[in-house]
Amino acid sequence: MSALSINIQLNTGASIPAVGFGTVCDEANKGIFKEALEAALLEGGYRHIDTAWCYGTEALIGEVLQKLFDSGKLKREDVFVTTKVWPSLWANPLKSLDKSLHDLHLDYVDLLLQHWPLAFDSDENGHPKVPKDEQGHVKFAKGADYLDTWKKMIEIYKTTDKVKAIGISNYTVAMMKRLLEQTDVVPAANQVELHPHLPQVEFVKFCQDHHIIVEAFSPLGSTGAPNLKIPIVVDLAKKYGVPAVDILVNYHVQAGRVVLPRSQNIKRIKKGFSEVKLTKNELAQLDQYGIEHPKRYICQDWGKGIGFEHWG
Ligand SMILES: NC(=O)C1=CN([C@@H]2O[C@H](COP(=O)(O)OP(=O)(O)OC[C@H]3O[C@@H](n4cnc5c(N)ncnc54)[C@H](O)[C@@H]3O)[C@@H](O)[C@H]2O)C=CC1
Ligand SMILES: O=C1O[C@H](CO)[C@@H](O)[C@@H]1O
Repeated sequence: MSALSINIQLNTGASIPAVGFGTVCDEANKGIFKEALEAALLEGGYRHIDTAWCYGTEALIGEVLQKLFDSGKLKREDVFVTTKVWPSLWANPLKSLDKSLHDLHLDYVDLLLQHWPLAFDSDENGHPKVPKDEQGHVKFAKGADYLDTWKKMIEIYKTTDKVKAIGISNYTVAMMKRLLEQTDVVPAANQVELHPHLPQVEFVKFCQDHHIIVEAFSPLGSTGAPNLKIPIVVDLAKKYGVPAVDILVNYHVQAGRVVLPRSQNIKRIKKGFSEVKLTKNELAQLDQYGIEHPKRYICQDWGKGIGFEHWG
């Protein structure tokens, strides 16, 4: 069986495919992005796209979706689409969402995430994406609270048909506690960096206890896929006779989490990922590896010194 056909239930009752297509794309690969996405949807078996206003790929995704909808090869309800509100548009998530919907050629998304629990001091159109002062330090919006964005997202969720679910990304446990105390919608998901170098065991347990689905970004360790070389991953791949990437994917889906690998390599995309029934003991060994060898790959400078106690 393919890991791409596994689904998980969100706290809204909706179903989310456990493997999503990551859509960060280097400028150098933008030329093949549409072909890669089309292959993912038509031949790779992907039914979930993870994107964001800030990735600069939404217009390309929109072109592919429109083409596949028009040709009858794909129906809107067959694909789960997530987008995100970047901190430069923290004050106006509706504007961010409307721009994303326009570019994606959609009238709703399945999941809207607050990309970071941060507010940047940018203009009303969200530019620059990461404002900096003369010393190169990120400029934060004075007096802003990241929960202001979440509250506005709740309003969108309750009063429009533009989002089926709302969630968060890069929130710590402390930030989630604050959100749960002060607002009345439990996020459907929290998307964070998670892999056998960064298992975040207590974070995962908190989300599970509160019915918040954990979505794992950078599962391969981001650019260059360094996690494919983790010794226990290599050993398990040999044991099950599968590529190491299948172990990194199944580390999440077998534990009830969503995983978001990125590739623009059409051969790899078409291959998909096999389902590997890792045992509880093997999942625990993969966690233990990260407890002993912690490593975070996405260390943006805006996280330092502002409460990201989970950052290495
Ligand atoms: N919410 C957030 O703040 C973030 C969300 N994300 C989401 O997660 C997705 C995935 O994370 P990424 O950091 O993009 O990286 P990733 O961990 O998926 O790794 C991508 C790298 O692995 C390589 N790769 C893919 N399959 C391979 C294979 N079978 N063999 C060898 N190399 C392979 C790719 O060429 C690329 O260099 C993003 O595209 C995005 O959708 C990523 C970062 C932050
Ligand atoms: O989602 C995201 O992707 C970029 C690059 O990895 C990162 O800044 C952001 O959180």
